[in-house]
Amino acid sequence: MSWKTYNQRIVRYPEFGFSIDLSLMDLSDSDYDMLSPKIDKAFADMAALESGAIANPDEQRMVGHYWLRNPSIAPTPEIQREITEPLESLKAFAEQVHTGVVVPPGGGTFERVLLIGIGGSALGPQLVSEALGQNAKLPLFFLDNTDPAGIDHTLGKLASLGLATTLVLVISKSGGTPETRNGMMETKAAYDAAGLDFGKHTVAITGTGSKLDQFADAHGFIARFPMEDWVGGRTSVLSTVGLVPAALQGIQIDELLSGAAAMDAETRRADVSTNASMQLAIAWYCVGNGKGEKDMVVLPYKDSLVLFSKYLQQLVMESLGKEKDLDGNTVHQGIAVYGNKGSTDQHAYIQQLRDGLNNFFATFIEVRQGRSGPSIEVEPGNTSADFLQGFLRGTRKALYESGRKSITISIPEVTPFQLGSLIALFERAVSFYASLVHINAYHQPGVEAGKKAAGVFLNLLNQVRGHLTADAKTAAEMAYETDSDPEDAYHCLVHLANNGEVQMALGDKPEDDTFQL
Ligand SMILES: O=P(O)(O)OC[C@H]1O[C@](O)(CO)[C@@H](O)[C@@H]1O
Repeated sequence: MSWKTYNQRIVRYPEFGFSIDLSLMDLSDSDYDMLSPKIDKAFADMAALESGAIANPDEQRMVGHYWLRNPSIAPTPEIQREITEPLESLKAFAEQVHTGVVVPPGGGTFERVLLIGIGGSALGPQLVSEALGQNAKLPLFFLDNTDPAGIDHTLGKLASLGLATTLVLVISKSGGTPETRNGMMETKAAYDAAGLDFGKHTVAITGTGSKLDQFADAHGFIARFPMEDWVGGRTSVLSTVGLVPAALQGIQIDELLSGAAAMDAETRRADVSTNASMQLAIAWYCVGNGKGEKDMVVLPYKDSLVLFSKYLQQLVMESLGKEKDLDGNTVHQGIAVYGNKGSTDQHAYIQQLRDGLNNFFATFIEVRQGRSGPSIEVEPGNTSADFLQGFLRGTRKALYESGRKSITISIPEVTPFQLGSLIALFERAVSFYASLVHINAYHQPGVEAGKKAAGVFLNLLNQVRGHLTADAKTAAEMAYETDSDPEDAYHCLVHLANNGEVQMALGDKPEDDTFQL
């Protein structure tokens, strides 16, 4: 660690109190020289993307999340309107809910919000809510899975608080994601059972004409907000997806947008030395040899940012985890992301980071202000904030002393503006890195494989159901009858047994187990 390197490798944006310290990444001038042609191309690619190029060639789509916070740079007046009009109407809608103009049909006012979505249609709102929703006008609840027990738990909580005064937001860009559809159908069933009109409690955020859009129309939803195809799920937090729930919570959404716009402005400049997002992308490239050889451990030292690592996990891994490069070569790119929060994680896995496998680099997020009010001394002379800072600085140093690299990002406090700026910082770093390693960051072909396989399982499950009899059968017999693989048939049978649809008798091995009605 050296004072000179620290001064060399820090990028600061004093106007909003941001800094990023890359001094512990051990980057050399020759790293920057070596990458210079790729860096120039990455700046050019970003400029093209922002001016409306088809930056997602597989899906033949523009990539427009940077326009959301600065509609004036959107490539056409029509796209500008696709940003500004929903923004105005979602603000008006939130205001109407807060002031009792939009109310539940049974009387009273909406007191809370249930958000149903998954992936980018939940993670951004969850991050924003955890970071900024402490004093929300309407608290937010989530269904982000098809786990029946989880659904029951959340709907049970809402039933005791009052389904009649709960506003439901169903969010799905495609409008066809099964987990979200299931959460919506389970929620609708709960409203039906309570004698409540589901549609009159519900808002959809989805692509125009999608299955969800049609369902919302048919069931008379209170409102529908569009999601455009030039916004990807994992970069949708500053679109209607993140802004509707944020506005309903009473979070200052203009500040979120301004923070992102401010970071965009700083990191739009094609000057490596002052571009924090490009510096991040270069650091990721160098530490992982351009192949993602090191995992990214994200450690915000602030409870309210605990979901930032989870949010970044989707942003980085769904964007960068790709089999092919843009020329069709097999590259198996990606950067693994995990983390939780400091100093809590020091008592969990930091032992391994310090002494075990050196297969990662850390990204510390420092929030300079501990709390806004006065602090007590928890021991003579020191406050809790002193300890938090001490643990951050100490861990960073201890890791570096054992050859572990790290980046430290500092913000003054967790405000809508600062959160917006952090989101933009990483979104742009992902775009730059994707260009450096020559991949499409904006599609997700791998996710489709799992979805298809799940569909195959569900088909077989229904076939197996149709072949259940009072006579005991083994998995091999069921496989023969359904023309399927015995292991696949076995897992269907075990699932049905565990959910009370068939009786299972255990044998010595799975092949000896029998199943009967
Ligand atoms: O908003 P949708 O279309 O329901 O998709 C949810 C998530 O599913 C994915 O398409 C694949 O996991 C993500 O990219 C997306 O954020």
